[in-house]
Amino acid sequence: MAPQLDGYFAQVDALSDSFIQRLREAVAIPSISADATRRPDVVRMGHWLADELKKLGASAELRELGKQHGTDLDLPPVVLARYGNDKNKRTILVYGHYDVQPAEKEDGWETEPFELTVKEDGRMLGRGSTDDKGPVLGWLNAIEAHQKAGIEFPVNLLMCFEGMEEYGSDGLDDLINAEAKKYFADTDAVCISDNYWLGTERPCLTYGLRGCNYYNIEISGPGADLHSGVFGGTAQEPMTDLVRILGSLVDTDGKIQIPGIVEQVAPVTEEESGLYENISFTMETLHESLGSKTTIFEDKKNTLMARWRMPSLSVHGIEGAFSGAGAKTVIPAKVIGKFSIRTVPNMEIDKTNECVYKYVEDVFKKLKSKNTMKVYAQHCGKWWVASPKHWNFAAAAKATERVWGMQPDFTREGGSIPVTLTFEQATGKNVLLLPMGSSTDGAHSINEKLDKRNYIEGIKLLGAYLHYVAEEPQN
Ligand SMILES: NCC(=O)N[C@@H](Cc1c[nH]cn1)C(=O)O
Ligand SMILES: [Zn+2]
Ligand SMILES: [Zn+2]
Repeated sequence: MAPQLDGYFAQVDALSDSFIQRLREAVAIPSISADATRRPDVVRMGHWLADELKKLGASAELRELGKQHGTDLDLPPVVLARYGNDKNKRTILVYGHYDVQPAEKEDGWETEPFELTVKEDGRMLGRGSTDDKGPVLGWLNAIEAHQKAGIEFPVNLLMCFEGMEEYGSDGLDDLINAEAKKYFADTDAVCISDNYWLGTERPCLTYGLRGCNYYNIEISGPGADLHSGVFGGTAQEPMTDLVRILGSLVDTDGKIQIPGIVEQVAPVTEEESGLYENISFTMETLHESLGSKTTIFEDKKNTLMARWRMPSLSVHGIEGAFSGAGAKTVIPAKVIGKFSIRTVPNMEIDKTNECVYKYVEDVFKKLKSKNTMKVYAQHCGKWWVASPKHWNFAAAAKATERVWGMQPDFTREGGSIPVTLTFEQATGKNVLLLPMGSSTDGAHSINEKLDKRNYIEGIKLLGAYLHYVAEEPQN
């Protein structure tokens, strides 16, 4: 089946250096969506991507989304593109994001984060290499390899690449809903490459994601930052209140202390309970990707359940607090604590927010502080779980066997891609997550990397998937 794939694979190998060069150019643009001062770079990245697509003969356009929620800042454009318009072919809509998480060399990177550095062992270090510039470019590279090999592209490809995913996909839901019956009208299935294998050797296909509710707790009191020698012991300190609230949210074993959260979680069915043992995942691989053995659970089943089907609460940071090296004797006047809850079936966004607000307000009240406290959700995205019993997944499984020589695991993901559910509901079509990178890639962390092997074989995988999609019978 898919007889032209050998020629395509050989062309991908022949073009591998230029594909790495394309990734190098993309990584060099610091398109950090969470940092307002980097917004021009995010916009530049969107333009660069649209230009690359046009050079490949795709029709590409930049769609403006208006202002960022609650600010005067323009959102970066969404890149919408189409390659092929043949009524006799299936149409696959692919989504990815061209923005990245923040990164500074001083955070502990061994290389410059915005310079792609290819190591002898095949690691390609750079912010966005695996999340999500490598996978996004995978689609462009698949187009180019088909062209250079003289192989007909097997499907029509619709592309939607956004620049705000790492900041809650502000504005994208509205665009997807507005274009569902227009730009995306002939979509037959959706594919997203923006997550990771569970380990380093076995590929996977993913049919579930957790959602994410992201919160701020703002506490203020003094009119300005104060000298702790002059005012310490005389003024109530916002930071003291904040750390006491943050410290009350979750215990050492990850147990969320907010009433009403775990109560919403769907019970484990017998069928689900049996799924975990067959997944290729070991605690050793987890320790490797974690960089330590400080896991909450000692066994695979509880660990996978904690990642896939249980909520978790993480404390991320404090804006306004002293965080540098040395010893600054300051009392911060206003601090903003940041934490998030990863949500799972059957949790509801509004109900979860209500529980969080009530709990934080109650804890603050008990502190009897004279400071002012405000708690609010910064962005919320819903969880998603789909059926992998669909021709979209069958095609991806065949492509995985052809490229990697093994059957994929069927997994859920602990992370979030806020618009996945929106694509499913707006188009009414099956959505598949087809990851390129592996568990040790360190997305969002220092030394983020994509292995050269995963990039090149991943490009083959994306192309092979499209060929099997073209052959797969209707469900
Ligand atoms: N690769 C997907 C990813 O990293 N998603 C982010 C999205 C996000 C940001 N805020 C809430 N969700 C993630 O953290 O999971
Ligand atoms: Zn991502
Ligand atoms: Zn990410």
